[in-house]
Amino acid sequence: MAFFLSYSTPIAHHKICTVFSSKQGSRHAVDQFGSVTLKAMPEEMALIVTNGSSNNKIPHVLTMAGSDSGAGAGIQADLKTCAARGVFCSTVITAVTAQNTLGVQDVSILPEESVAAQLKSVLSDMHVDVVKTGMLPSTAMVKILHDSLKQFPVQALVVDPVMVSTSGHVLAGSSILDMFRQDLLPMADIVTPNIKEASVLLGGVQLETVTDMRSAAKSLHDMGPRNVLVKGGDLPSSSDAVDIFFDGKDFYELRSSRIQTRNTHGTGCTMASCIAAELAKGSSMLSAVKVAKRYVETALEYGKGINIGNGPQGPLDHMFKLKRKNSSKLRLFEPSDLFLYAVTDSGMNKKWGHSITDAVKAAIEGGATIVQLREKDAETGEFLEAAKSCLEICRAHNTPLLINDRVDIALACDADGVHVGQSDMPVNTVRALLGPEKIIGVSCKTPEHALKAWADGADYIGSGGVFPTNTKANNRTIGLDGLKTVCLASKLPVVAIGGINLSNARSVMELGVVNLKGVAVVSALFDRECVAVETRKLHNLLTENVANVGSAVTEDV
Ligand SMILES: Nc1ncnc2c1ncn2[C@@H]1O[C@H](COP(=O)(O)OP(=O)(O)O)[C@@H](O)[C@H]1O
Ligand SMILES: Cc1ncc(COP(=O)(O)O)c(N)n1
Ligand SMILES: [Mg+2]
Repeated sequence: MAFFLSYSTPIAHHKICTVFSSKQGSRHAVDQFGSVTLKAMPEEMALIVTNGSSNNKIPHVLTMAGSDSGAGAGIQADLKTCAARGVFCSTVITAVTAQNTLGVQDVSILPEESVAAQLKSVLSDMHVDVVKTGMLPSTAMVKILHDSLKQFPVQALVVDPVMVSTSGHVLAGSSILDMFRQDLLPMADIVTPNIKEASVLLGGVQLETVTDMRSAAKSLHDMGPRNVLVKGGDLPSSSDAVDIFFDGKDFYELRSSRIQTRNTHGTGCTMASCIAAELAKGSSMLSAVKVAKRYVETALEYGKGINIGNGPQGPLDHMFKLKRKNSSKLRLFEPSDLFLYAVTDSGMNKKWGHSITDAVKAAIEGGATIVQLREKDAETGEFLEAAKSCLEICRAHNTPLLINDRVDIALACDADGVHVGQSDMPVNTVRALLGPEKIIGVSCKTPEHALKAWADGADYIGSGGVFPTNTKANNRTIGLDGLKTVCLASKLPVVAIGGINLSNARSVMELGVVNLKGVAVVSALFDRECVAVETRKLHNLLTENVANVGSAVTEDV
């Protein structure tokens, strides 16, 4: 699989304003010295370069779609999604639909000249990064889009081939099918059909299983788009929400638990505009799709309680971040949390006569930025009580508290997340149990572990043992080289672990790899008489070496 990224490229130092691709797959960049061709540059890197150097320019998505009066799908969903993702969104309206939670009552298609004029106004003036299409109700509109993009090329085109609303109303007639196949799909960087749309585009093949979805993704890819996402929200046989992503080489099965809600109107539009928004910010295609899936899942989760209309289908909650602000409890993950990661040990606390709460309090006082309770021998009841007390301390200091291994304890006390090892509960199961917003970390020794952790929905990885340690029996030491290899392969932020102390922490941070965000420590903090003093010393040492701590491109939902 060829999706490892390297961020060190000489051209990254240029002030590159635009990176776009030609049909032949070569990439062009326009920087302050003029235009250069980046033939050897992989897609992911080109997109990251755009992100890393776009100065004060706000990422910009243009959506060309239909208006939904019920505001769950179409233009309204796109505007809300982009706003929620921090991306500017301009709009080209192709049709005005009268819709509510009962279905579609009316469709007025806008005159072609109006659509052409809207496209020209925005594309000629406003520096669009990514175009996303939804409802394209006439062949003329596909042609207008085709011609406009020739005149004003953009970085990527996301095509959501909207044909039938979830309520069953036809939003693009069969006359448009050939135009979709011949003109629209070959232009697309990604096409995102749902099951019904994939079936129609392929001439009516039955899609009933995940295996069918894979074959459909492959056949659609043969029609010319660079990437295909077949969405399985409506897959009848699956209790999970499964999507298939195909990039022409590898298949990825993106799975999440199915949220039980009536409010699913607009999931497809939301997914496509979130992909477009992430691409505009500089994400690679696969990362954009993964972030979008988690965003839709979270918007569905928050939207469960929305009670609008009398029909079978209501809208999701696109702006859930506004609610989060009012929720004092939820502590979302930030990669910088990994800077000084304190992992408790009951044996050490006993040895020094520290209660677990005193030890946690002292570590936070000394500058620990995240705490993990690792109580391998504790009784469940005792562990839960300790976790509740530690959580109070951590919440008071806005420091996340994770539980090692015990998903049940984390659920019972509403901790901020869980850290699991390779032989603990699988990450995708933990994610299904904890929901989209809790923090999940995984111990990884190899690049394969790291990529799996990312694919399964973890937020960070812990990698080690970097140095020999007594804290964990039979733990293979991977050394600084092993750590570096994992960091370079990881798409998630990394915390180094294993035998790290005041005398060797500098050598870890000096690796200078972007994904390495900090060190996790047990003995050097807790096998000491004064935990606060030792933590402070290590914190100071890390702060002095902070220039070496990378700022990785990570997923944020
Ligand atoms: N009930 C659900 N729970 C979780 N994810 C869902 C649910 N329904 C749809 N999704 C997800 O929403 C996205 C949009 O898919 P889908 O609903 O199939 O598209 P469309 O809205 O175009 O019909 C996909 O990632 C799908 O897996
Ligand atoms: C204007 C417009 N565009 C797209 C959809 C698809 O909606 P869904 O995501 O529910 O399939 C819709 N119902 N209305
Ligand atoms: Mg749907």
